Formats: sequence, structure tokens, C-alpha cells
Amino acid sequence: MTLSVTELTKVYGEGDTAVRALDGVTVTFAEGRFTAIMGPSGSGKSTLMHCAAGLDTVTSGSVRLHDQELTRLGDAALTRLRRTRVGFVFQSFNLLPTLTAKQNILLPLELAGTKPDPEWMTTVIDTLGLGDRLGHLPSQLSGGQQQRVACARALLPRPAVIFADEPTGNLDSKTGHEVLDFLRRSVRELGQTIVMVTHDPNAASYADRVVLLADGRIVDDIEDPTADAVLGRLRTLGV
Ligand SMILES: Nc1ncnc2c1ncn2[C@@H]1O[C@H](COP(=O)(O)OP(=O)(O)OP(=O)(O)O)[C@@H](O)[C@H]1O
Repeated sequence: MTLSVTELTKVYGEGDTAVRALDGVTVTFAEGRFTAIMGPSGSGKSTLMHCAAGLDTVTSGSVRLHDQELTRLGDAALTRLRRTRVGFVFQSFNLLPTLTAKQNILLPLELAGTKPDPEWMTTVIDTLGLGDRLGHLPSQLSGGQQQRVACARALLPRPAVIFADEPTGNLDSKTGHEVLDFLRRSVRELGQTIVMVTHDPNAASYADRVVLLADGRIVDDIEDPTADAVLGRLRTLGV
């Protein structure tokens, strides 16, 4: 067991304007698996991801990463956690424009004051096909290449979990396919654990499992999802 969320509730605001974004969510993300979180707009996907990654506070409930209870960590411990224990891949790549691909990839480890394992770094860069792009600035790379740099940056510290938020949202379908294929390979071949929020049933079909949210609750849990199965289930939720 890598990451477990128990009875997680998140309420934004107070009184009449309060929004219950998560309502008692319990879910475990097992080690070495690729899980997609899906659901209608406003169902709580981003909130679940942010709370599970220690990016947002919870109203009640527990988030455990291995033996660490994240809801009790202070700011300094959470910052350390975000640099090395969890990795992020965002829709908008979030690379620093003045740093080369290599400098971007190394940044989280540098901020944490550690050095990469050279063998692992070679594996990650080779797997992502970035060997001849390391000296380029983000503006000199295609969207797909930039997202592969972001994936390498997330993988290099060997985090317990990588959270991917609509990682193919800004990519055309062929490039998106390459990035998803890589994410799946990093789970199958490198043992990475990935949790991905997506609206796209095709993207979700790369995952081992789909957790479906509606109105802040888990309403389904699909193993070995196909795009058709996911689409069918989303239609019953009115998506
Ligand atoms: N900072 C906030 N303040 C108030 N309400 C918020 C805040 N963030 C999210 N919400 C509300 O919480 C609910 C869940 O939002 P969340 O962004 O988690 O949904 P989502 O499933 O990721 O949606 P989408 O698919 O549209 O990105 C929504 O009703 C949203 O309006």
C-alpha cells in the first residue's frame, strides 16, 4: 500500500456558501499501479488530488503516504515531501523558461540538496528519448517534448507517487498517446506509482484502474478500463 485516503472530507467556504467538494472519500492507491481519477466537472477530482498530494489542507479525514500522516505535517515538512516524495506533471508543463531541459529535470533534487543517481538518470532520459534535447530551453521544444521533460523531472527523485493533472490536455492526440504510453511504461517497467486526473476516456484506458467520482464521493472503481467502458459509465452520470 502506498497512499491511502480515509474518510476524507473537504469543505470550501462557510455557512450558506460552503461547498462540500469531498464527502467521506476512502481510497487506496497501491504501489506500482497507474490509477485514473475521473468524474463530471466539479465532482472533486482536483480537490482529491491536491489533498492526497499535500497541496491542500483537509477538513477531516486522513491521508497516509506509507507511514506518514500528511494531514499532520507542518509547512516545512510538506515542502520537503513535495520536492522528493511526490512528483507532479501538470497540463501546462510548468517548466522554468530560463532553464535548459536538463536544469529543469534536476531542479527538484537541487532544491532538496541531493544529487541524482547517475544510472537512474540515464534510464529516465533514455526511456523518455530526451538525450539530444537536454541543452534546449523549453521554448525550443515541442509540447510533447516539454511534457516528457516534465515527466523526467517528476521521475528523477524516485517519488513514492506521481500525480498527473490532465497531462495530455494541451497535446494533440498522437503526442498525448506518446506521453501516456511513457507514463504506463514508467509504471510497468520502472515500478512507478501514478495517479492521474483526466476527462478523457482514452487517456484513462492507459491506466490499470479508474476511480470515478460524482458529487464528492466515489461511485465506481473499474479495473483494466477500456475507453468504451469508461465512456459508458460516464454517460450514466450525465457526462
Ligand atoms: N478554492 C475553492 N473555493 C471554493 N470552492 C471550490 C474551490 N476549489 C474547488 N471548489 C469547488 O469544489 C467542487 C469540486 O471542485 P474540483 O475542482 O475538485 O472538481 P473537478 O472534478 O476537478 O472539476 P473539473 O473537472 O471541472 O476540473 C466544485 O464545486 C468547485 O466549485
